[in-house]
Amino acid sequence: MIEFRQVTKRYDSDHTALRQVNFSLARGELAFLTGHSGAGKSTLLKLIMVMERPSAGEVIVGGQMLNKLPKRQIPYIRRHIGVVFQNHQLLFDRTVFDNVAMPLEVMGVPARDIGRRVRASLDKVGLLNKEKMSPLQLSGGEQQRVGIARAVVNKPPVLLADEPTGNLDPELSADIMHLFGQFSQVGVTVLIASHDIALINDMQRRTLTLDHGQLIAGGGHGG
Ligand SMILES: Nc1ncnc2c1ncn2[C@@H]1O[C@H](COP(=O)(O)OP(=O)(O)OP(=O)(O)O)[C@@H](O)[C@H]1O
Repeated sequence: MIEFRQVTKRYDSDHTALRQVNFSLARGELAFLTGHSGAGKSTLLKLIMVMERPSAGEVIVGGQMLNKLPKRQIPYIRRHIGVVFQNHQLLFDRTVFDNVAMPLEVMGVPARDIGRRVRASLDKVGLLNKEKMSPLQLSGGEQQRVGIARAVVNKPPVLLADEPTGNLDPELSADIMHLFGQFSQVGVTVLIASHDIALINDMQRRTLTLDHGQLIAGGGHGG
């Protein structure tokens, strides 16, 4: 579902953020992405989201080679990728329902389908009874789950998360991880960038480790 072939990313001539990175993630696989600050984790996620382009090598998502993708097709690719951020990026002047509905509205989904799909998504994260609330009335863990409901509302085959448990205590973090595990079980490919070594060790999943832009562990399939 996601494949990197000899991917190098240079932001400028003397700064290489990723060096010849190779790995592939299968459909329904869940993996962590870890490494020190500045190791290249966000850069790797941005290449998958086509927010950045590689300097060399190939990035392939869902069978599409992203390198040569014309600009006008980028929004189409992004619809297939759900993204969860540490700080949720929720709109606090809208209800929980409206926050989750946003990607569907952008895509022009008919109103009658929006209600059904938003509620299905809120149900998956256990927040069906909070749809009318403002995110401000929710706890940090609940806000993060709203962010996850929004990321999966259009059923993307790929889910990326950048430090999704950064502000949460270990118990809430474990809940969030459990949710990601459920998505992978129904075929979503999930890649989670995290510094949280204790959590990663608990999960016992494949872990891609970056060190100064090089993939030093987890690149071999399943290893
Ligand atoms: N837009 C940019 N322009 C120039 N250099 C950049 C840019 N984005 C990232 N870098 C550099 O590339 C390297 C990798 O950064 P990246 O943000 O991918 O690391 P990271 O592993 O996500 O770090 P953190 O955990 O601190 O978020 C860093 O040295 C960073 O300074």
